[in-house]
Amino acid sequence: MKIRLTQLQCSSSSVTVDINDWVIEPQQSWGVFSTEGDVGALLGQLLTQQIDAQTLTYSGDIIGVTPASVALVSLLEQQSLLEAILEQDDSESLGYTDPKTTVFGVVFNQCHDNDLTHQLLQQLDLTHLSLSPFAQLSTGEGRRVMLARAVATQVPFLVLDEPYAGLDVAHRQTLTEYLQQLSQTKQILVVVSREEDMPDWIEHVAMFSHGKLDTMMTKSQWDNHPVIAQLTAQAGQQSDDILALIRRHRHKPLFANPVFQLNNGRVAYSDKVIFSGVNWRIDNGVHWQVKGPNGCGKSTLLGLIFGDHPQCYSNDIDIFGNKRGSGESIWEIKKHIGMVSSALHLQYRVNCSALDVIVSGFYDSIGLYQKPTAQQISVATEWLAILHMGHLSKTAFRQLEYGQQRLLLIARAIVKQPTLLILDEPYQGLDYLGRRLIKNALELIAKEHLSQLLYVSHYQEDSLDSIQHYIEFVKDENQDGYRAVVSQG
Ligand SMILES: Nc1ncnc2c1ncn2[C@@H]1O[C@H](COP(=O)(O)OP(=O)(O)OP(=O)(O)O)[C@@H](O)[C@H]1O
Repeated sequence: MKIRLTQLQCSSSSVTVDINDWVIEPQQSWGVFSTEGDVGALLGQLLTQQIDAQTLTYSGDIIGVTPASVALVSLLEQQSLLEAILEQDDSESLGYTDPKTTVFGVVFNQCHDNDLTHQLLQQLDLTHLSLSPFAQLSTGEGRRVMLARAVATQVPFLVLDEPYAGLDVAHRQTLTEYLQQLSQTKQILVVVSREEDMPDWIEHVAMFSHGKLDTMMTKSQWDNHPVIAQLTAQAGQQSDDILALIRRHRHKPLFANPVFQLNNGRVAYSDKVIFSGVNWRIDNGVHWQVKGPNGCGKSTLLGLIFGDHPQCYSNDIDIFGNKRGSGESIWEIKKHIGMVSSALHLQYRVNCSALDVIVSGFYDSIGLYQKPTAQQISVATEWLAILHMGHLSKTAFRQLEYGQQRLLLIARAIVKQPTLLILDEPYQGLDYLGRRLIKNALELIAKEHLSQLLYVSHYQEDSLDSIQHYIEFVKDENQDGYRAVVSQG
């Protein structure tokens, strides 16, 4: 297919894309990198023509592409599919959500071809999850299903917005090889926010800056481009601003050791054990990184701390000096925890304003139901300014791009300066600058012990110098599921 985007100007309530003239020749695959601004989502909507005139305005020409010839993979698509499936499963059940839509069903629905579905599940390492409900998958598992689902449509053109987000190291490697193979028969547009995610087999790179298609170059020109160094310097300044803001509102709630302790932790569902025999003690001031492959139970473990996992009461847990299940109030515990995760992002479905999302962090609520103090509004406003989102203060959360929503949820978690800051793959959906900014800020928060970090990321480059304690899930050869190994760097 030859695709041409010309004189194109497109705006949602929070992002603009501006393309003078971009020609994608037949058989070409492109990489897209945006220094600042979430262009992937808008490009995806434009190329798939999912244009809602109420939320998107555009002028210019998109030539050579029809909705039937393109499939899109994005974090927003994944979120929307999950919401639709939860709703459908709910409406088909007797008053409680009964997850029925399986991984096989999600992929099969796109092609109605048994053999192709099995082949795709095998290629994306999903065969063992074939009968699992889609709604119960881990982040990385869900991501791979979205890819299988897009390929199942058998369209000639794929738009993959952050296809590597949430994948562990091994699956990132196999995905690169898989996409390279796929690019022999399909055209692919891969949008990445990490320079290391730009696949080697890509020949052309389009670089966007503040939504404008700035430079088109070959992959080898991209490899030597100075933009990454420039961005790194810029992000450093913003992170210092965050630190200054937090330092001003410093407080010090300290609990006796251990802050958290799990003895012989085990989580299992009727058909499988996720992990067992896990012993983990978190002492004051020690930052931890939780490691392990997709599906090993990292989010589950953090859910035991946060208190939103149903099996937190069947486990032997001490938190902030209380035995879990001894009549402690869940709100009393949540008061001392800030949380960012894909699950929370999914739950944050209320439509309050960007400012209110940050303020809601003071109340641990999803949405804002109390009248905030002038001081709280002022701190939240400062956060918006640092995140370059001051102009979006009144914009409804749901109208923002995924990455902007994620930045707000990060600010929401940090704003009250919790004792424990749980960051479960916090960078998903952030552009390059956003990720750098947050990573630097977290490093500073950890260094100054403004909060104690529990951190999950699949990328080596996300490692924080201040984190020297690790709990890593490894496959247990002698029994089902994973066990945990604790180590110090
Ligand atoms: N209700 C459930 N029934 C059965 N299995 C479940 C249920 N909920 C979650 N799981 C499974 O538990 C496993 C652990 O999920 P979890 O989200 O903790 O993994 P993770 O290590 O955080 O993975 P990722 O790196 O992909 O985010 C996954 O294989 C998931 O499919």
